[in-house]
Amino acid sequence: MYTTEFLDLPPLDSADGVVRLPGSKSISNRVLLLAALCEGTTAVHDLLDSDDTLVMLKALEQLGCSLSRHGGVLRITGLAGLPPAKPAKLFLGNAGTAMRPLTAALAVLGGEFELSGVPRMHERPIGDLVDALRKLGCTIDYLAQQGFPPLRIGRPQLRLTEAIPVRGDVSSQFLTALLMALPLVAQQDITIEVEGELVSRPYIEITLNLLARFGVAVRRDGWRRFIIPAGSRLVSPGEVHVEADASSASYFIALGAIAAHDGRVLRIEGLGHDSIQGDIRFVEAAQLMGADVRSGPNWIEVRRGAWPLRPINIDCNHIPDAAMTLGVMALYATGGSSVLRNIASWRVKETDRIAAMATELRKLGARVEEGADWLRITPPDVWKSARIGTYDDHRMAMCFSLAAFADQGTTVRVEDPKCVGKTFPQYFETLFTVARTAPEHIPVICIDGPTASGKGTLASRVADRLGYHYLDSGALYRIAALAARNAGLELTAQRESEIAAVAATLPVRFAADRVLLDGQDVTDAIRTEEAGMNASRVSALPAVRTALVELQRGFRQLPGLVADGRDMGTVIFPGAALKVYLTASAAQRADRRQRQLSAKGIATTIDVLRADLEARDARDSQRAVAPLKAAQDALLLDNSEQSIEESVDQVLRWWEERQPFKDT
Ligand SMILES: Nc1ncnc2c1ncn2[C@@H]1O[C@H](COP(=O)(O)OP(=O)(O)O)[C@@H](O)[C@H]1O
Ligand SMILES: Nc1ccn([C@@H]2O[C@H](COP(=O)(O)OP(=O)(O)O)[C@@H](O)[C@H]2O)c(=O)n1
Repeated sequence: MYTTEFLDLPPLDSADGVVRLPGSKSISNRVLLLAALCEGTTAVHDLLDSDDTLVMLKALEQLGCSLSRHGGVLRITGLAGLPPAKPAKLFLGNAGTAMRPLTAALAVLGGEFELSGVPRMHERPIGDLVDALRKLGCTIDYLAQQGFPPLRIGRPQLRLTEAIPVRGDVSSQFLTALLMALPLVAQQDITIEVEGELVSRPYIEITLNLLARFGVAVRRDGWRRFIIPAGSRLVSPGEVHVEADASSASYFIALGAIAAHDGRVLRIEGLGHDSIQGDIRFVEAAQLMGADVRSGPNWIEVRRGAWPLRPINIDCNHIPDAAMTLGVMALYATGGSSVLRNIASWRVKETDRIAAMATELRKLGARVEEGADWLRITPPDVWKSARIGTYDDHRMAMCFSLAAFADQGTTVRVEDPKCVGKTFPQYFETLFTVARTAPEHIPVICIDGPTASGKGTLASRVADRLGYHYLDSGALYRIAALAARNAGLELTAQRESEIAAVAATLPVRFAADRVLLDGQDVTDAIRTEEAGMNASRVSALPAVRTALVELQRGFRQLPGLVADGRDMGTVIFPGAALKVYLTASAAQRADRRQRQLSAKGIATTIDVLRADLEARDARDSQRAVAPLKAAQDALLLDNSEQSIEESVDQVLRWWEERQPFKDT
């Protein structure tokens, strides 16, 4: 997951390949709660691993459920319909799918509980659910503002003979919460009556479907009246497989429609046309806009069909979450405006999504009108690069990533990318496995300079701050020298072609912080001063340098690269948007190297080190090919008097000056 302050998506061109999506959030949290309440042990496969499921799991553990994980399978032994034995204070983050159903279940079971969340959760209404629960005899108090969490729950005196009214026009989660809780106390038929038009019906279908799997067959009369039959009991089905999240699939369905062009296909695995999730119907909306979709029982393939996309005017009640994706697809639907209707529930989600979508779409150049429960979007005449605010809302981050495919070449900065952790922590990594763009569009920052100037330290920290890949090109020369020595070669010009052949087929792998050569960990072996000297020797051989060119360029991958070495800016990435030539005085460098070595327990003297590094500087600067020198367009940074953080901030300021976000 990207935990950077922001993530810049450079202009992207196309998409193809296969994605496997994480499990559905709605199914995961419902299954967890039902498994926790029922009799028996449930093995849950393919559970979503995300912020929202994590808070649910923690809460269930606090309530006394026993949980264990083996491989990818979670086993939960339920409370068998009994109230939790101990009082508990539950923190539920911003997970509506945990707050609402747990409130209902704990309120009917009774005990001493407090339920709270992040500040935004305390702004999300829960009054209609609390009203319904109070009418049937539950004890619930508001601990802060009336109508909103945090809540305190006590012991109920249940009155279940009369029909229980619940409002359906704010959030379907209130009804879901009652439907999952009331089988715990169904000594007689219990009737729930929905007031107002029920929104987000597909989510109620998921609830009913899962209740059926846990042994409870709810009867219903249209969408107004639901009856939980007397004698209902929640019983574990033994095994449950969570299907992939259909709302998460919407980003990739849209991606296929926008970017799988010229024979490319985007294939989504883990769900298909027999999905129980309502958001699967996003497929129909995408088709109306032009997507070419084929599907099977657990796969979907999408290609670009009509292009540009066609504007759409649609009632989104049946796909409340996935419909946000249509808002970004609308940017590509020229020849009119798209209208998304019946989206009032967006106002009470992770953020006010109507306002948020309108604000952010405008930044990209779209014209947007908003009403109480609708949005009208007219695509940009001229696209603008933009910093997209994400409002701690995973769906904002995910759907706006699709704006990077405009053929006018826009850079999209997604602020706070870790908000995708709510449902899809690996979203951007997954996107980058299928998104394609020309290498020259992938940003590169080059940091060249003499030994011990701090290139590696600076480059890796800049890479961390931007979420970019990091290429330590010196390591490749160090590894090439080591591999040549292992092959019994003298590191001399006479052996140039043999050393180059070794370098051309280096079986090297970078795994986390380790470097593997032919499966062997050589991380420490390549860091000795001798290895540095040997690297300097082989790096003077032109054939060796040529042999390593493609390997180095191969590191230029989405979302970007920071590369350090001697010739990154002059030879390997001459078109890089930012080149820094990093220096420090020889005295400083010798001092730094000595500290670095002594931290590893290697004793040397400053004089020897300084002589060594000056010899290395001389060889690196005087060699015929790719000598150490600043690229003409490099910015000089002498960090002799700077701290590491100061150098990092300086480079990031230079990088920022090059970004096209002036007016957003
Ligand atoms: N600006 C700086 N101020 C002080 N020490 C630094 C600075 N930059 C790097 N160092 C230290 O100098 C040592 C050498 O840095 P390194 O990144 O390995 O250099 P290079 O990759 O250029 O050989 C490291 O121990 C690092 O912590
Ligand atoms: N792009 C590069 C990187 C390193 N090198 C060579 O490889 C040697 C080791 O590089 P390094 O970056 O690991 O060395 P230090 O700067 O850490 O001492 C350098 O002395 C250079 O001779 C190079 O020629 N070109």
